[in-house]
Amino acid sequence: MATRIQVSGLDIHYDRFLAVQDVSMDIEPRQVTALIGPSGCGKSTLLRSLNRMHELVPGARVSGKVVLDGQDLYGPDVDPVRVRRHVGMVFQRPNPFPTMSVYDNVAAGLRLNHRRMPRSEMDGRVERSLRAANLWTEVRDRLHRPGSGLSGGQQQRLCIARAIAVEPDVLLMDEPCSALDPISTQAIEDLILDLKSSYTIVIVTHNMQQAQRVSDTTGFFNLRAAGEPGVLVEMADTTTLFTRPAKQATEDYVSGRFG
Ligand SMILES: Nc1ncnc2c1ncn2[C@@H]1O[C@H](COP(=O)(O)OP(=O)(O)OP(=O)(O)O)[C@@H](O)[C@H]1O
Repeated sequence: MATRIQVSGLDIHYDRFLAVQDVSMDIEPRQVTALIGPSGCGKSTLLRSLNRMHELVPGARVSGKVVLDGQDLYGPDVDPVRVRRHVGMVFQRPNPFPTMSVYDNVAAGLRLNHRRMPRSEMDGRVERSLRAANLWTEVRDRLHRPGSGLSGGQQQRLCIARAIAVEPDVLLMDEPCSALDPISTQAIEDLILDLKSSYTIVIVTHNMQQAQRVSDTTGFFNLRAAGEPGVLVEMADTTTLFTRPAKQATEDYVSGRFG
């Protein structure tokens, strides 16, 4: 089930360094939301705060609120491991577990969450996830060979299959195509458009054409000034943000005048 995310007054620190300041934004279900902006403005940091992944960095901390369908992710009784089951993540470089087979890569999260799942059900879930990731026909005859033997684009779709196997509500993607060739990029973009009917998708991308191809809404982030924190400058539906932005800084960035 796709979920609405409401971010309010979010500050993110790495030790004393304030990386992201006072971000408030609503992320709608069954839509793709793109986060764009120059290097270092905090897009990945913000993305990782949406499933508490940034907590894996010592000294990283958040204040403010991230609410998923009414539940504050940073509430006192919230288990970050459970959060990460509901909010899956796909990274810049495809990172299948290198020694595991294609099948086991997809089954890994399921095994953690459902220790006693019967084999036939596991087979069904693995197949469904691979089909949903548009990978099944390419790997059905090599399910028990290492995932690391697939091409880069196939590995990235395998990582997406692994992320969706545990049936998350939200998929976070951090520059998922930046290590891929144009054909594999297109396959991932097509997949994102297929998946958005079932998930809330947030994608960080440096590629402004990609943001325009895949996203419904775009948020433009920028540094408040050199050496200062990243802030959300403007968020709007993607067509508006790219053609009639409200802020001059957005206009300058999307027209290629800086960044
Ligand atoms: N693990 C970390 N420890 C300390 N500072 C960090 C860490 N990760 C990121 N930062 C700092 O936080 C700021 C935001 O970084 P972040 O990677 O979120 O930006 P970004 O917009 O995603 O950049 P890029 O587009 O280059 O990936 C930067 O100043 C960066 O140096």
